[in-house]
Amino acid sequence: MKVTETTLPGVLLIEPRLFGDSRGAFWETWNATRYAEAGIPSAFVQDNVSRSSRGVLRGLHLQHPQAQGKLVQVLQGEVFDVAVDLRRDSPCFGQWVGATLSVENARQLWVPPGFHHGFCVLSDVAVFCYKCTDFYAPQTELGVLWNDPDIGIDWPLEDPILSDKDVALPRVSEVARDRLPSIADYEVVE
Ligand SMILES: Cc1cn([C@H]2C[C@H](O)[C@@H](COP(=O)(O)OP(=O)(O)O[C@H]3O[C@@H](C)C(=O)[C@@H](O)[C@H]3O)O2)c(=O)[nH]c1=O
Repeated sequence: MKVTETTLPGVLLIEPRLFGDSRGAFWETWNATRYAEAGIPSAFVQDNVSRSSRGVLRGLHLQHPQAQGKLVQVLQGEVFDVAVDLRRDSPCFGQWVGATLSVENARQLWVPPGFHHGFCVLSDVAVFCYKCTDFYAPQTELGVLWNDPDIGIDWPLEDPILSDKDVALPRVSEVARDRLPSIADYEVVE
């Protein structure tokens, strides 16, 4: 597999090795040894799947405390997936990276704990799945508005379909700084 660092330190783009033949294709989506070599922890405790229609946008989400590292991928369709660094003391505060993930390109994004995450659907349907390093803890959910101009994500769609919860998310400037994670909160101690 090919692992590429993104412009946000810690966020990785993973391109599994695809084995195509006359039947279709095969690829490994998780291998404890290989992903550990790439710097991705193996302590996943929950797998999630969501199915969404074209134009749906889910995000930008974070749990804190109890942040989840997420290894995300698409099993049907295509999405534009985004990680945002809103750790309050990060030199990259406010920066984002995005990648197009599809079942055809089989790409995965590693979103480390402490980063906000979201995606929008570019195909008629997208089945999105992700491994998480911590459990769902709705009482710790935070989030910021998908189109906050202070982040300025270049989403490849306008007027997305949002949940009521996501419509009501605050802008970054409306979130008290001490509610955001710091780098140390989720630093990996070797
Ligand atoms: C995330 C989650 C939701 N749920 C339930 C709660 C709710 O009734 C229903 C839908 O939840 P949500 O609206 O929060 O789902 P969704 O908007 O898809 O939330 C997800 O968005 C992406 C961008 C992420 O990064 C994820 O971590 C998660 O926050 O599913 C669980 O049971 N377990 C879970 O882990």
